[in-house]
Amino acid sequence: MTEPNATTPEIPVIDLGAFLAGEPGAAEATAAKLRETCETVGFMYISNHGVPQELIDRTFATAAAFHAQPIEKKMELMVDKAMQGYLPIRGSTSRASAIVTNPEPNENEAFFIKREGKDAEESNRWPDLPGFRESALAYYAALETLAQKMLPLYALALDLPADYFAEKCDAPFSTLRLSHYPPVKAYAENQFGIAPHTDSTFLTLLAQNKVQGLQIRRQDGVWIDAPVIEGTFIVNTGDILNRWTNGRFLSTPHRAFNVSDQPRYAIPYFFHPNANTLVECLPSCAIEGEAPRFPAQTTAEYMAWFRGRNYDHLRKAEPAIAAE
Ligand SMILES: O=C(O)CCC(=O)C(=O)O
Ligand SMILES: [Fe+2]
Repeated sequence: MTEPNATTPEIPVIDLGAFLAGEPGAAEATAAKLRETCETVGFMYISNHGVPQELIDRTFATAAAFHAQPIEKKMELMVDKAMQGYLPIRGSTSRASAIVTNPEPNENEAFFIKREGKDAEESNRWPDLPGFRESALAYYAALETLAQKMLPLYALALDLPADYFAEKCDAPFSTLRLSHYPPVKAYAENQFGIAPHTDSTFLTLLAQNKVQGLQIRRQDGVWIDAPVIEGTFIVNTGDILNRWTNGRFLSTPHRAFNVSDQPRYAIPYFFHPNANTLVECLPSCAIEGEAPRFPAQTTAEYMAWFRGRNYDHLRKAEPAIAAE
């Protein structure tokens, strides 16, 4: 990949240790770094996040165990209308974020898990694998907690009271995706492990992968590698926060490949506000004399649009989809 230049910052690493420990002044100092990153890069690494490595490793193993099943078993759990379940390889095309005109279907297969229990949209579908459900839900819960702990940083970064997002995101409409990218020696034109896209989220938490393959598009249009930094998560702002902030916090396009000789797994956690939370231009992001850039919509309304754009063909049996 092209070397980064001095005009755009690289992907910064933000240490959450002091903030999570509640050290005085740490929230404000960390929020200032986060603001800078969200306004210029849209991606960051977080270290000292408090999620045990053992839980992360177990979730990667869970993803591998799911995808190692025979295809017939996986097809029994074909995604439902709430986008829960199995999405086969080349079953998706990233259409929602018009970045490439005609991407080929994505060279990955995925299993989607959503909110369980109260406030769930539909019941999750589970494979018949010992420990799978417990393991996936433990990871889902840990990342929900981490995302919620980070919310005051976003609020402070936007000059809002620290608890501004808390009750808007206390029953988050989030998704865990367990993806498998088989190795592809030579990708054809417009073919990707996952085509360039932005995430629909408030924020996405991506555990570090053993097999590198993620790239992000800098503001100057140059694609750069997001190198593996062990022990960190990659965090990116998605479209919902981009809309909420009237475009101020970037939702940066990214894509992934697997040119290694081994399977690549990714376990992104897509954090959304509550289904009924109204996402409308934040007071601190309005531009005087100008209408908000995006219509006010609830998370559920926005997601219905997003899914229709990316996944509708599933119901119509056309070829092709996206990320959450
Ligand atoms: O595989 C990766 O590293 C990133 C995956 C991704 O961007 C997504 O699933 O939305
Ligand atoms: Fe993504």
